[in-house]
Amino acid sequence: MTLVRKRRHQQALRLSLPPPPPPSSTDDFHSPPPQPVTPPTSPDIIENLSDLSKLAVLGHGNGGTVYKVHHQRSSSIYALKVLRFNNQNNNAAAPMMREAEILKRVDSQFIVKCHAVFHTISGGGELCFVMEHMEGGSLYEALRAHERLSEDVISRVAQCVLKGLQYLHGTKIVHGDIKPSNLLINAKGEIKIADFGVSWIVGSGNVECCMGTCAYMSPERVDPERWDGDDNADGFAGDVWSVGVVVLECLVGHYPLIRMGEKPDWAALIWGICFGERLEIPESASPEFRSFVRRCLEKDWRKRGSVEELLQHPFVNNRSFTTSFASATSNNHGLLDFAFHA
Ligand SMILES: Nc1ncnc2c1ncn2[C@@H]1O[C@H](COP(=O)(O)OP(=O)(O)OP(=O)(O)O)[C@@H](O)[C@H]1O
Repeated sequence: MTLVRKRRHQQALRLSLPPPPPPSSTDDFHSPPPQPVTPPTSPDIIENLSDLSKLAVLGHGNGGTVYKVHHQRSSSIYALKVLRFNNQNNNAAAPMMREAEILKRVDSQFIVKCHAVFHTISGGGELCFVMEHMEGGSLYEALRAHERLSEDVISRVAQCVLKGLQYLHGTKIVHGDIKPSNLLINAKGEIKIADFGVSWIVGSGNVECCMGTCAYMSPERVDPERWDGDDNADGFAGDVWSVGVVVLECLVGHYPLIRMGEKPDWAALIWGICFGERLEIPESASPEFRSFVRRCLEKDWRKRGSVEELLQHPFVNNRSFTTSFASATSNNHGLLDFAFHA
């Protein structure tokens, strides 16, 4: 079996970055004025990184840290994701440049908004993404705090994520790393997709070394030889698979493709993704939930449900909620609030 760590259908995009400013300081926020890489796409214009003051650390990811920051001119709060790379190493910088390029393209209510990107030379090189602050943290944190979510709430999570994917796939972007820690929640309880660190644009054609989170990867990404993922799969179906894993995880309260108590090693993971036939779906799950998860977790990507199909699925469409989405979110009782208080 070949474990694929290479992105085979993507091209390293050339980002029209200005030349890096001359070195003079090591202070992140007081180095020579970094140049904005992307113009802000919202009325919130952030012209200088030095206008942002760090308030707290929101989290850490691979290669970077996310800070809660205050923008002095607008008195607004943002999340600042700082990715460090070695300026001499173009290979290390390429995925981050691609993330900036992709963020420049996207604008949807189901995607965490990026207001500006700055390139600095601090610490050998940094890309700083000024993001919409998602006050509720990630779905990962919500699951750790509450373990399981109700089907009503999972349905809404699925709907938001699918709508985000509908937008992304419509612009030929594969997210490539849908997982609970990349689904963020705002103060209204809305779920949005974040983190385009391993995303790619279909048809851009270059070979690029890149990897998402294996646990949420589809069979055709983990084992392309067996599942004909090498030449034909476009990646969109892989995002749908990841939605299925997330949805099932929300109901059972743990990573669902490995049995409870089973040693979560690499072999178990690969077995669960590529060969495991039995899905652990609780007896109490509704027929709609079962059917939805099965359409997402169809191992053969050609037979898997598409985003369009799943948006019409009874689990997310025309579901009779005990509370409507609008009323659940209208008074600041967002969809997760609704889940926990239902
Ligand atoms: N816009 C945001 N608003 C609020 N919190 C955020 C925001 N973006 C990220 N975070 C927090 O910071 C954490 C780290 O985010 P980051 O995107 O760097 O990495 P990750 O997705 O958790 O991990 P990985 O790098 O492995 O994908 C997130 O899990 C989340 O808790």
